[in-house]
Amino acid sequence: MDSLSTGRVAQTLQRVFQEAEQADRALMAQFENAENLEQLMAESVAEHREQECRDVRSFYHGYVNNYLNVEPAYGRFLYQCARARQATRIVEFGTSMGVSTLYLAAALRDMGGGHLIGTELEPDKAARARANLEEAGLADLVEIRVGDARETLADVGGEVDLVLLDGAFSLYLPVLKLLEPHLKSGTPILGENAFDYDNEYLTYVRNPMNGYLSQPIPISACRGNEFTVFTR
Ligand SMILES: C[S@@+](CC[C@H](N)C(=O)[O-])C[C@H]1O[C@@H](n2cnc3c(N)ncnc32)[C@H](O)[C@@H]1O
Repeated sequence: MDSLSTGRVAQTLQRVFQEAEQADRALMAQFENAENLEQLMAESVAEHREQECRDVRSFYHGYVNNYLNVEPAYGRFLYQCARARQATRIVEFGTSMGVSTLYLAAALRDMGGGHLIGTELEPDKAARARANLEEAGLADLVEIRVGDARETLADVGGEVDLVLLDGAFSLYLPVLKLLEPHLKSGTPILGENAFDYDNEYLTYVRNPMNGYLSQPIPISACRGNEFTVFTR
């Protein structure tokens, strides 16, 4: 049995998905039933990246009440990856209210323990993520570092056997480079919102000369999900 299906984790996930649906409904509405979805996505990703690059803190502060969370199918995939990898040390860039964190920490719990380092710019979001983890009984497995990942992840204290990149779109490559010395051979790197529009992160991880094997995956496909394995 896995803890996603019954008990505290399952109950917490059910509640947070209900809250997330309400909190993010208006944000998501613009993409629903859009006739020219591909063009709309390309334009909105470009605009998003431009605004992030101008001032990442104030840009994300505008989303302080939004979950911006992974979908259930992708969450289950995170859990499966952590289990398949038998991960004990996980790093997550972009924690928000901790939905992806719940899935990854549940995998650690179901394998007997481990340590997850998450990081989040917004203190209020980090506090809500902690409360969600407490409710699910997973808080002892997770450390959430508040601040900019380029600083908070500068020292991850050892080897890392799974990485989730789900923060500012424009920072995936710098954050990966920061973590690179700590990756073990075979480490999966999951990029959520790694949209294939002029993306220097994808150019890097899709070049086997850099020591990665990478391709998009069809889980929550319109959200730009890239699955990468460190092959050095
Ligand atoms: C897409 S959301 C993460 C969703 C989360 N993984 C989940 O499934 O619930 C992205 C989050 O990354 C945070 N973020 C953006 N840039 C960051 C940075 N440079 N350092 C730390 N957190 C950052 C934002 O504040 C936002 O809450």
